Amino acid sequence: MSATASSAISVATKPLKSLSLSTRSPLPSAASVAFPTPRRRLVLVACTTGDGSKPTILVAEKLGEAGVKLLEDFANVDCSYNLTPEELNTKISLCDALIVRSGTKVGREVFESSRGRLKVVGRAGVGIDNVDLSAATEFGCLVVNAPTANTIAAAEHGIALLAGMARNVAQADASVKAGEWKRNKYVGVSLVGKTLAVMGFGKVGTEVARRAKGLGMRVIAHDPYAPADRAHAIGVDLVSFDEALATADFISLHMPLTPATSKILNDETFAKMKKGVRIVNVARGGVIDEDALVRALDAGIVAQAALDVFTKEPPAKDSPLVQHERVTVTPHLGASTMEAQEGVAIEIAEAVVGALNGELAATAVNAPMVSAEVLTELKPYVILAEKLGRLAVQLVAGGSGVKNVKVSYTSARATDDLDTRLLRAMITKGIIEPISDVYVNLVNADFTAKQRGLRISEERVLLDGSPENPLETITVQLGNVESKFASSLSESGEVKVEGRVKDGVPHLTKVGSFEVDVTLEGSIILCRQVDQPGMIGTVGSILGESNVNVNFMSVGRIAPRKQAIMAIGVDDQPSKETLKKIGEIPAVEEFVFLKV
Ligand SMILES: NC(=O)C1=CN([C@@H]2O[C@H](COP(=O)(O)OP(=O)(O)OC[C@H]3O[C@@H](n4cnc5c(N)ncnc54)[C@H](O)[C@@H]3O)[C@@H](O)[C@H]2O)C=CC1
Ligand SMILES: O=C(O)C(=O)COP(=O)(O)O
Repeated sequence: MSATASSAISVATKPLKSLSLSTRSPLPSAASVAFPTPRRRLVLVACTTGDGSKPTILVAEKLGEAGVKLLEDFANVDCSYNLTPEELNTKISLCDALIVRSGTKVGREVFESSRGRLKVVGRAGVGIDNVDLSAATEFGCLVVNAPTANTIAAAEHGIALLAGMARNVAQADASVKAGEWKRNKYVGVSLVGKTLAVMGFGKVGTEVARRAKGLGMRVIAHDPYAPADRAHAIGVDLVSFDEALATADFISLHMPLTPATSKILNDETFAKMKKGVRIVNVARGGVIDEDALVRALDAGIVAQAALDVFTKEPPAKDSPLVQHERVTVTPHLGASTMEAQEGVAIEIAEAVVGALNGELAATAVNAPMVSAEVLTELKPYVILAEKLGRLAVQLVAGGSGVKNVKVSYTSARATDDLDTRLLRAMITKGIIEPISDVYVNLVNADFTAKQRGLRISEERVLLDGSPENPLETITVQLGNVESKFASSLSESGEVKVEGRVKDGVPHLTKVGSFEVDVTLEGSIILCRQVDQPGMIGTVGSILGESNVNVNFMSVGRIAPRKQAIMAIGVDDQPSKETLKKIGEIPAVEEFVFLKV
């Protein structure tokens, strides 16, 4: 890549545009020689250390043994618990992955301190509010969680707190242990027939609802994103937030902590509740304004609360909330069963190992989720996309910035049947990486493009015919640039390269208006020449004399004896001398050497 283009990329991102046309582009008719099929591993997100050594995984909080074992089979595992933030920041620069639970704050400084080495953060549990997702995304670090293995544990703990609170189990236990016997003081309330409002009808909320139904409670739920039919299927009515507050005898919180849910229970919302309501929180402490809860308890609006989670963990020993007589507390135990911890450990270990191997985890939090089948089918096209981006940017002459990228996909598949996010990310990677020191992956591709002012527009061209392949061709065009190989310019003046996948192997099939056919492996020499006999032999012997192995050659021409483009795939990088000799062949009008 020319060094001059390295200052090129600048400006903003354009939203995805879909266009459906009914045209079938003709197949390229390039003459070709030889056909190697080297294949490449798909690395979408992270990858193991380039030098073949084992990656290092820091496990910063207690993880089930089965998970640790899985990690140890693959990596050097450093189980260091209770690190101070400073110790974590120091260690992280030597780690490829970090696994945490809810007790470790993974803030921006962790990613900064890692200096690009940290590729995966695994959250051994559901809530990812302790991980700075925007910083992770910016640094191209994948965040994965283990969203399913602790659902039942959290739901059971919610039910335990609900029933225990209603019958004053914790307070009565403490009283008996203190030598008292106060049967009248600890008279409880019954659950049967009472209304429970489940706030957040996701995995845990649904399981709490099911169990509460079994206890004879009337269950309503509030969740702006939950489908009503899922609620109806288990006999739960979805209601508005205010209706839930106004009707509930018990409120159980199961939404994530987000800017929208932060302190969602506050003075104003407590005021809307039925007097004597009882509250259970196994979600996150931050969804309740804890000072307001103390006021609501003292005012008699809230009769009791049972809390597993707190805004600050552990809470201060003298916290008026924790010490409140009508409040029951547990130290964030929702996920803490033997079964859940083994499950979570295995779930997160598999996700982290997969991600370090370059696979896209199904539980990725900050990258598009792509099913395994779609990924398998798209794999060669993803490789093609990256290589076309890489090739196109190398055709740009120095001094002109790449700002506008137009990507065109031809496919016989319906528009909504093709998810182009992966392809777009890989084209971005191909364009940006050769001209900067930024590591681009599926996680940070859109962010990096936007930051560099790269405007990427996409169009879909719908082909007739049977949609056997997800895609026929991908074309990458770079607008408003000068090219160091004029023949790569389209009629409208853009650097243009087109490729397709043949027998699972990415091929370059068009450069500018010239049809060629060369596998996208190793390096390529593109020559424009006057079409005449003997050219393949002349160039081939110059390369042969220099011991450069040619793996593929194809000639694309406009018409016989007029101009032609010869695309030569080479395994080794020719010396400057060799390239000079090619340039000196009288019929050669221009040529360029490109690394794929
Ligand atoms: N105490 C503990 O040890 C544990 C705590 N948790 C907490 O429980 C939460 C829920 O976990 P899952 O059910 O597995 O997650 P989930 O993602 O399956 O469910 C969360 C639900 O909350 C809903 N929601 C989002 N915003 C809302 C709002 N403003 N009002 C009402 N509902 C809203 C979502 O639509 C979703 O259905 C987690 O985010 C985590 O913080 C989870 C496991 C263990
Ligand atoms: O999974 C969750 O969201 C939890 O809150 C469980 O947290 P923990 O892994 O037990 O620190």
